[in-house]
Amino acid sequence: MQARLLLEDGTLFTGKSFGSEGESVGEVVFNTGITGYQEVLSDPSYCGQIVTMTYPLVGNYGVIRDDFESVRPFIHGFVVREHEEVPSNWRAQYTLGSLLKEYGIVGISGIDTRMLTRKIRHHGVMKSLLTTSNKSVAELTEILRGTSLMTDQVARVSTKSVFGAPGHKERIVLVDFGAKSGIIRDLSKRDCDVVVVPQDATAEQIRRLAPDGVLLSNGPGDPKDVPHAVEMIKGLLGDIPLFGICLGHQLFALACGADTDKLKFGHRGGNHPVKDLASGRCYITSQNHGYTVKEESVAGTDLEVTHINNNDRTIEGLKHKKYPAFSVQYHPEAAPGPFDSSYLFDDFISLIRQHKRDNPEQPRQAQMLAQWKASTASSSVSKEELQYAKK
Ligand SMILES: NC(=O)CC[C@H](N)C(=O)O
Repeated sequence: MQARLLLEDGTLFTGKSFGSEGESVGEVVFNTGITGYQEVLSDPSYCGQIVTMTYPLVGNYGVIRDDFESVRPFIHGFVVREHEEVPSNWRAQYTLGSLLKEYGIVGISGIDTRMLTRKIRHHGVMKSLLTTSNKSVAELTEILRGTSLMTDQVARVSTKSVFGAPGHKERIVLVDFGAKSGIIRDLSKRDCDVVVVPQDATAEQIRRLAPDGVLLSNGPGDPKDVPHAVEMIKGLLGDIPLFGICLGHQLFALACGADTDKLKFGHRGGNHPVKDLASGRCYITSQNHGYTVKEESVAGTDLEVTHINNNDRTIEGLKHKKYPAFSVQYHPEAAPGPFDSSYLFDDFISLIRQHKRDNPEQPRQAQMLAQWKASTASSSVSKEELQYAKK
């Protein structure tokens, strides 16, 4: 069956369908990873986007459920040069094509992905339409023009209810803006007591869970589409240690008074060089983002730039000068790798322990009761109860 990809600039690619039948509109972006297509497909940060892989052979090691980065893919379309229908891998459970069919994702193969990538690099990311229909180009153009890109992706991909991944050590509230499973894996590996909350959780609700630290996850779309999260971060900043990853980093920057902007074609791949300004060391990082924190907007805030991208010098890491809070634009959980930056989870735990040593008078129960008292207009928490909790 034929599939076609129509770009906003009028370019039409005709290839072969290898996924679901159907039609979808999304922002076309490219990822430069040689491997890792399963992690790309299942990364919720791609919600609303049609992704093309620059590496020409995709699907050759099949699909393995264990490698997913979320319970289901949220991607809006997949574009490859060559789709391998017969995977060679003892772990493979099914083919890439069957995965796309299962989740209603349109896939196109057999097009010149080098030309497509060059167009995106030249023009910037574009709205586009991927279809298996036989409609005329005029009709498709009409549909593409008449469809707006979505702005509510975070609400679509985030969990709707609170759930836990229990552990015995630090309690980390993970705010799920579209979190990759790798973040939970990395926290659980360190025996953290993880509580995952929906994207619209308020500072008040998060405090009630008595977190030792709050992790702001990655997620799709423009950080300015989630203003309530910026308010939530402002409400926690200062007394609960924070760690922001990707969208979480951008939201942290907005909460501290900096600004964000859209990059022309973003950073998506597994080999982005990031320089740690303190040590001068370069880390190879996994990335997937289209927005960035504006360098000039950091001046005048209490933020300090800790990392920059060695390709285009954009900001890759920030830390607060006064409060226990830091963030990175890249992915320390890094599924499918490289794992250079997983030490950042250890840094977060060290920051939490340091914060506890600096604030010994705040046992968790006392914090909770004080918070509860402050939040309830007709508080029933007596002085005696607070005293009791402090013991
Ligand atoms: N992976 C992410 O969290 C991406 C952040 C944001 N959606 C961006 O594109 O910049």
